[in-house]
Amino acid sequence: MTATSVVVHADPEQLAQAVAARLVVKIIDAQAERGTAGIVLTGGRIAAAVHRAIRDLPAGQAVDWSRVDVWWGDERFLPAGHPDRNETQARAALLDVLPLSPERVHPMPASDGADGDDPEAAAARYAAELATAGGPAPLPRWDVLMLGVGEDGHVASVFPGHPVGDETRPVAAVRDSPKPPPVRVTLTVPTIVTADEVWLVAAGADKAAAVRTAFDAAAPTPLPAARVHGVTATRWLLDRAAAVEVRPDAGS
Ligand SMILES: O=C(O)[C@H](O)[C@@H](O)[C@H](O)[C@H](O)COP(=O)(O)O
Repeated sequence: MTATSVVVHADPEQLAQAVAARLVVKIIDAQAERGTAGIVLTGGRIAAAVHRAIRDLPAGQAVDWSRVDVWWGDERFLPAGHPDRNETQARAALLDVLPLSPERVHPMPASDGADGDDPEAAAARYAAELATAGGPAPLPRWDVLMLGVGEDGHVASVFPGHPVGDETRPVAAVRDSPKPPPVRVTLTVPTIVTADEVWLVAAGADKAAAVRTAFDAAAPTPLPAARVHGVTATRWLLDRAAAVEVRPDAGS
């Protein structure tokens, strides 16, 4: 049974520091238990702040980074190395300075990759990579899957009211994304909810309404942010401005 918790930090910087510390401890615990850890990164401003904070965290030295599997929850479908790709940003802020095993880093395909400018083929390719890494399981084991939250309540590239929300395949192409760029590749809701823990990380007053609506059980159509959860834990990690409309008894 998944438990939902809400932790509120003073500001975006403290939030990023706390998420980084929490993630590093989670990786250390997973490696103590199984020897490896699997994490799923996301894109956006708060993710970038978290990546920088992990890079600068001394406790990161206690992680065996060569035994961490890194995946992405979504990607902006752009050429390899494009500065707006989530992969490019994560590599520049964090991954390039960690002693990771290159074969354990699993970026989503780029628009100039093996399938060319075909996001459906790219989504199918990433789904095949997930299945291969899962071995006997349909998907790899993820200890933590991190998500940002959009002002409209989107997570990864699952946007409210967009057909991607009904997608049952593990990975989907997204066209006409309301957030630029318009073409994206994303893990779908049924895939996201297989992670052991799902962390929704949001900062800023412009996220307050989406966060409030996600906790509103009476909302007519649940936002993507309200539809995702982890197998054992769902953690809302917020700054004060994003949490301003959350009731103190939110969570379970
Ligand atoms: O590719 C992306 O843009 C994301 O993965 C997206 O889901 C992001 O995480 C949210 O939009 C929050 O972004 P901010 O932290 O910048 O608000």
